[in-house]
Amino acid sequence: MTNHLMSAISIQSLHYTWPGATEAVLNIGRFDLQAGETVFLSGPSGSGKSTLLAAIAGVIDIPDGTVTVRGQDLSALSGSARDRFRAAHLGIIFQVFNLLPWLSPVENVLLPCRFSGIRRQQAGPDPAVTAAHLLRDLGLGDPALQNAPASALSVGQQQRVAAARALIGAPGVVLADEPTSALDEDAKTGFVDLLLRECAAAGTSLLFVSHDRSLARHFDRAEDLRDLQSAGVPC
Ligand SMILES: Nc1ncnc2c1ncn2[C@@H]1O[C@H](COP(=O)(O)OP(=O)(O)OP(=O)(O)O)[C@@H](O)[C@H]1O
Repeated sequence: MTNHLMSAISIQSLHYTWPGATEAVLNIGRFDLQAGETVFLSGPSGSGKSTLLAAIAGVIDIPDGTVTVRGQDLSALSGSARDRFRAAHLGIIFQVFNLLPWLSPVENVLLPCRFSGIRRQQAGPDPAVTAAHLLRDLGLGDPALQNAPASALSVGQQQRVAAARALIGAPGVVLADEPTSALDEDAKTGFVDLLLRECAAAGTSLLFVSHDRSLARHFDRAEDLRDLQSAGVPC
């Protein structure tokens, strides 16, 4: 698969209701993220942004609708095949960064290469060197920082490690869920610039969720989840 031959994410008629809930949280007629495209997605708290990312990542089952990532319908895969597909093709940056605190930044960045042969292969002849370069490009070039336990890093530094981990081995699609929420204004813009630069370098598509609409101008396209929701669609 190459990054340029297919859409990165394609969603059609996606309706999702959390178990036990009375109303659907997602009613999306159509959403596409093209290969290499960067999209900023906003929407009020509770509108379903994280749920949408969970549906795209195949973390929740979608009984109604189609979600494909790089041409693959995740619901057609068994649990273990879905895990392998996710590791190979998706980089995910969470609201809380989920670094393994006892591992160094370089070791954290290398985790996707441990879970996916494709990511390892795409990370170059020596993935540890690629990890160190990615960290340097994201402003963490100091070898002492790169090899300290991740728990010793500031929040902003951990965020950059999480970004490097999502990007290593050019996964095709990066999903980012409020990755700047703990940063101040300058650090936010700096982080977004670095992330976009690295995505462009790898040809990676980016779906970036944030409340902070001031960041929208950095992206190819901005969407509000409310506008993607089709009114009156039965759930
Ligand atoms: N694991 C879950 N089980 C049941 N309901 C959930 C679960 N996760 C989210 N929800 C519900 O789905 C709705 C959308 O939540 P979601 O986290 O997707 O919104 P969001 O737009 O990402 O919000 P925020 O901006 O506050 O992070 C909320 O009503 C929430 O209570």
